[in-house]
Amino acid sequence: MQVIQGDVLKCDLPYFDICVANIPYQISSPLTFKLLSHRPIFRCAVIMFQREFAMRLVAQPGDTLYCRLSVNVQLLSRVSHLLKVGRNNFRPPPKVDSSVVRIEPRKPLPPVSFKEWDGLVRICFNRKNKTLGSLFKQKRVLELLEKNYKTMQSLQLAQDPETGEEKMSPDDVALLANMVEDLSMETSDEKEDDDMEMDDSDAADGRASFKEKIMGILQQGDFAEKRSSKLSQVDFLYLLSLFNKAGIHFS
Ligand SMILES: C[S@@+](CC[C@H](N)C(=O)[O-])C[C@H]1O[C@@H](n2cnc3c(N)ncnc32)[C@H](O)[C@@H]1O
Repeated sequence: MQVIQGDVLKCDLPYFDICVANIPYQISSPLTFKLLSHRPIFRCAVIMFQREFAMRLVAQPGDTLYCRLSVNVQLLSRVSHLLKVGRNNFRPPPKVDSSVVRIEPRKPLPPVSFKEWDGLVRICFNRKNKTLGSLFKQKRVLELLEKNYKTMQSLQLAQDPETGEEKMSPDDVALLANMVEDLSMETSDEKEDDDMEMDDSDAADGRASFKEKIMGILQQGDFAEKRSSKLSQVDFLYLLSLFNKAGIHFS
C-alpha cells in the first residue's frame, strides 16, 4: 500500500479504480471534478457529502435542487444516493446532515464537447425557472453567440452537420477541474435579474435576424417555452446538437 500525504486537490493522483472517502465538505465540488477528470478513469467512488450537495448531485429534472452541478456530474457519471447519515451519528454533532453517494463514470463519455456543453448549460441555468425563449433573448447572450458565430464563420470552422460533432476528449474533461468555482450550492435563481432583453432599438443595429435565427432553433426543438429546471440530459444534448448544426457555438 502506498500512502500519499498532501492536499488532494494539489497532488497528482496515481491510478486507482475505487475511491472511498470521507471528505472535508468545502472541497466537495473541486474534488468531484478532479476525480471525474482523472485518467485513466476510475470504476467507482463512494463518498460522503453534505446532504444538500449530495441531493444536488442526484437531483432529476423537476426536483427543487436540480441545477448545473446535477447536469454536469450526471453527464459524466451515474450518481446514486446510497445512505443518509444524520448529524447525530457524530459526537459532537455537526451542523449539517450527510449522505453517502456512489459515482460511476460513464464509459464511454457522451459524444459532446464539454466546452460546448458547459457554455450551453451556463446560459440555461443562469435562471433555471425562466423559459429558454426568454433567456436566449437576452442581449448579453445574443451578443456572445453572435460573436462566436462570426468567429467560427470567419475561421471557416463551423461544424459541418454531415461530419458530426466534436467529441469529448480527456483534455476537454480536464477543464472541469478548473471550472468548479461557481458550481457551489447557491441557487442562481436568487440573483438579481440584471440582464436586458433585446428591444426594438437593438433591431436597428442588425441583430434582429440573428435573434430570429436563435428563436427558430429553439422553436424547431420545441424548447422556447421550456425551462431548464424540467429538462433532462437528453434534452440538453439535443438542444446543443440543434445549435451546433446551425453553426451556433458556445465556446
Ligand atoms: C471529514 S474528515 C475525515 C477523516 C477520516 N478520513 C475519517 O473518515 O474519519 C476529513 C479529513 O480530510 C483532511 N483534509 C482537509 N482538506 C484536505 C485536503 N485538501 N486534502 C487532503 N485532506 C484534507 C482533514 O484534515 C480531515 O482529516
